[in-house]
Amino acid sequence: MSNQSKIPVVVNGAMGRMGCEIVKAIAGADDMQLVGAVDRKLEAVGQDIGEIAGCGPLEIPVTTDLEATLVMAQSAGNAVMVDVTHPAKIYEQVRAAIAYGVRPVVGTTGLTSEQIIELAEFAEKASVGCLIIPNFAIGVILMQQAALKAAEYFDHVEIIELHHNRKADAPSGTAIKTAQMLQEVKPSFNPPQVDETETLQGSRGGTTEEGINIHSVRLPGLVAHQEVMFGAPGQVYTLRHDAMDRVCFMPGVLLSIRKVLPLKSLLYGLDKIL
Ligand SMILES: NC(=O)C1=CN([C@@H]2O[C@H](COP(=O)(O)OP(=O)(O)OC[C@H]3O[C@@H](n4cnc5c(N)ncnc54)[C@H](OP(=O)(O)O)[C@@H]3O)[C@@H](O)[C@H]2O)C=CC1
Ligand SMILES: O=C(O)C1=N[C@H](C(=O)O)C[C@H](O)C1
Repeated sequence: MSNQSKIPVVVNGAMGRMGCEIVKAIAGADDMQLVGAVDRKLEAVGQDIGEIAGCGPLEIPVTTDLEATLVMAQSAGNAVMVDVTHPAKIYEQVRAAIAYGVRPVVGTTGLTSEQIIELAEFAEKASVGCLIIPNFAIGVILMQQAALKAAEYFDHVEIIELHHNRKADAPSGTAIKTAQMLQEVKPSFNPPQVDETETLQGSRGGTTEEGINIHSVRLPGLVAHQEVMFGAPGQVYTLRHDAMDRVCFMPGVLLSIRKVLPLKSLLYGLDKIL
């Protein structure tokens, strides 16, 4: 495939754990061309992102200037920005990409429901496709589908998510999305059985609007894991997904880059494009 017909992709957060994996995945995809590598590390500016990611030189220097990179990508036409940065700046970064007509694929978690609604309105007005994907792993989508089925039969459910201790946000975007999906099957879960007292504040986890408790574990050694536990008299049904390596997210990242191109609005969740 000639370089001109490849999908131009910018990676924002290119030097991070996910960013490096994504740079390697794009370098190995015949129909994609990495055109920009943005990160906030000043000391890395000008260094070849391919060398940093460990896939050999790609002749794409790291920059901290997202806006200039978006302008350059816009001029390439049909461009995509994959964002894997930090919750603090994600809303502004996605808005900027949409404003420049560069389609965002957002792996970064931590956007609020209100921010997602606002971004959806902005993308719709601009007629620019945008994907917000809290989890790119197919196994997680299958776990969510199984949870939706179980929710038809169980009224009691709790979510336990376990991650490495460098994770900035809690609970995970995946846990929030799972709770939101469950609520579509049943408006409320976990009818109270007794008056509960927390002698240690937070022991019962955080409770979503749907009444689903989410417990967040952070430990070195973990990557990304989630359990959805359903309970009924005499039985517990547990669904579990373990991401052992970030390579598991890459097929979903590449699929999202391809699927965002023809879209004219925002979709939330990998299940929407499978
Ligand atoms: N959707 C999915 O399937 C997955 C999503 N994630 C999400 O992706 C995000 C990144 O995770 P991970 O790679 O582990 O995190 P890392 O901290 O390893 O990587 C983030 C990178 O982005 C840089 N960065 C932070 N803020 C900015 C900014 N405003 N502009 C440019 N670069 C920035 C960081 O620099 P510095 O180190 O200096 O802070 C770092 O290099 C998280 O929100 C995480 O939840 C993670 C895995 C899977
Ligand atoms: O920070 C991570 O690592 C991950 N974040 C995402 C989330 O918050 O759900 C996806 C995955 O769990 C890994």
